[in-house]
Amino acid sequence: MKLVLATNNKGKVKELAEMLNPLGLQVVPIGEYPGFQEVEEDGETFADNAIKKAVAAAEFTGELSLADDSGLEADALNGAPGVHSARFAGELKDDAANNRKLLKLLEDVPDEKRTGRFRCVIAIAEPHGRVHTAEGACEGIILRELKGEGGFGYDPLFYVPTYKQTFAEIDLKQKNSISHRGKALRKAVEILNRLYVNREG
Ligand SMILES: O=P(O)(O)OP(=O)(O)OP(=O)(O)OC[C@H]1O[C@@H](n2cnc3c(O)ncnc32)[C@H](O)[C@@H]1O
Ligand SMILES: [Mg+2]
Repeated sequence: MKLVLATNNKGKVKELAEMLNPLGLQVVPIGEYPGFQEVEEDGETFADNAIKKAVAAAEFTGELSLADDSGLEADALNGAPGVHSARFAGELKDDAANNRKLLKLLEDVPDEKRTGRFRCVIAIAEPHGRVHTAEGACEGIILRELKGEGGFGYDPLFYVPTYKQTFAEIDLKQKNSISHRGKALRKAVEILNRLYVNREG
């Protein structure tokens, strides 16, 4: 059975594939379907956007489709960038510019107030229209400078106290074991397993 990953973010594809490949599904990124128009992410919540992306991909491909909508919430910024994380510094979705903007806005915020979390909602859309969602969050601290070379997006600024490292310093497997995406995805895998059982039974 095919599972289309409705995301154009290569960092997400890597993390999702690492956890989904062992399921024995044929995991195919939406990039392999020419002509798919990216949907406008105008939802008020991560769930709204994740559902919109998964449903659009399932309608376009006719296959079971999985989308991820995620972002970083800084407590000192009342939860910003939140659902606007990808385009925080402009339409170009520039990770470096987003990180610079975040650092600038948090410039005068003392260490103890630099708390925040990554959130992720995964939506799974079945071709005939049923949609399932799963969510996850991961608490951390937003640093004053970039640290680490791995990961993507805001990872070099996101410090996890229990690991004493940023998301850009830990490897992909470790990140999946504690991240917002890993947590949401483990719940999503349970949903996928249930769908399988229903199909085969
Ligand atoms: O919509 P798709 O095509 O999936 O790709 P995207 O990059 O636009 O993804 P989102 O709309 O969900 O925006 C999420 C943004 O939040 C950030 N983000 C989400 N998860 C992250 C993670 O694990 N590490 C670092 N940054 C992350 C990253 O900058 C993303 O661009
Ligand atoms: Mg997006």
